Amino acid sequence: MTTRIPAAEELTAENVRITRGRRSGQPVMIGVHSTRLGPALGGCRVKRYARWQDGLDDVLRLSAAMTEKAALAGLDHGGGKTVVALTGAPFRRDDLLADIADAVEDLGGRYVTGPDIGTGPADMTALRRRTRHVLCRPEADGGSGDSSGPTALGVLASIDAVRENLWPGRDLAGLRFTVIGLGHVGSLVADELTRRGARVASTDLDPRLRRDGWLEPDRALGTATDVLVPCATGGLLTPQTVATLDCAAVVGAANNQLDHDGTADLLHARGVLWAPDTVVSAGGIISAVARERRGAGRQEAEREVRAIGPRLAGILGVARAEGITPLAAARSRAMQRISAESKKNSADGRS
Ligand SMILES: NC(=O)c1ccc[n+]([C@@H]2O[C@H](COP(=O)([O-])OP(=O)(O)OC[C@H]3O[C@@H](n4cnc5c(N)ncnc54)[C@H](O)[C@@H]3O)[C@@H](O)[C@H]2O)c1
Repeated sequence: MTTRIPAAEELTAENVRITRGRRSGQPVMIGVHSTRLGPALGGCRVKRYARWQDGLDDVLRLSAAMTEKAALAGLDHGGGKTVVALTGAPFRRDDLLADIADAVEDLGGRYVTGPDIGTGPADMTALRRRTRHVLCRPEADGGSGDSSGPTALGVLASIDAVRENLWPGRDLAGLRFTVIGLGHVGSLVADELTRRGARVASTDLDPRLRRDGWLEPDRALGTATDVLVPCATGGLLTPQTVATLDCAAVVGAANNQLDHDGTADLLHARGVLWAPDTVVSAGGIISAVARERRGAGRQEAEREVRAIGPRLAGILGVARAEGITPLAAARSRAMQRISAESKKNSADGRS
């Protein structure tokens, strides 16, 4: 089945800035994909690429995905991303962080950053010395702290929605799960699934994370299971890997799981229910926005994260009723919200 999916590229970036850090000499790229619902949110990635243009591709792709994620999560925010495509030249970390902070501050609040691959809580504290447009303050300072707990909570709420969709009325006991990636999020999800009586197998590239139910990384995808839970890196689902899957559903935290939108059609054709990662993995950002931008308490933030479950159930319901893929249903919902709010804002004279 081929469904018409509005392409992510239709939501073109509003602004992309590339500056060479005046202290570090490193290229700092910030993409503000959309501010139609509010300031753009998106983490700061620092890594080496084969070519700096590959870093720019990441800025465009990941900032567009953040627009979708924020819109679907009901946040009054758009999507953005910072990527520093490290050159081989030496630099001081403090200098790089000052350069990133200046680039974020220059955008005057249109973009709010946070941690991503290659940056962590200590880096966010350093950025905060020069700009206030940074999420994920430590809990000790009244912030939302480490995002992996709320992200795992959102994945578990999503798993419940998928369980109810595929096996109504059943609990998790006896269902088989394969968790791929036992890092911050995956280990929490695997522990909770085990606690709730599920049969959990897992894998990681890091053999030190070996635990009961261990699968070797190259065997995990093709091993028979009920639900595959990707919590490692993106790009796991390709035409080649989809052909080897032996599961009823895929629900996980990993960002950008599909190599390409068309892979959602292949999953659908194979009868595998794929829960869009833009919906499933939003717990961290929902919690950070609730606590740090709106001053909500922990319980209120957790309630908002748990709402990912009913939201995903709604999207899966629309997909089933309309005979379209969950990706198509999620993307049209995001675009509808963005265009409805934009119209409202222009009618109110706000943009
Ligand atoms: N941490 C969050 O709050 C958050 C929020 C939204 C999305 N995500 C996404 O969820 C995923 C997991 O995040 P995390 O914070 O747990 O990351 P992490 O770095 O703590 O853990 C990832 C784990 O995956 C393993 N891994 C990498 N490639 C693998 C492979 N091919 N096969 C098996 N294992 C592999 C790594 O060894 C590591 O242990 C990432 O894709 C991340 O972008 C995380």
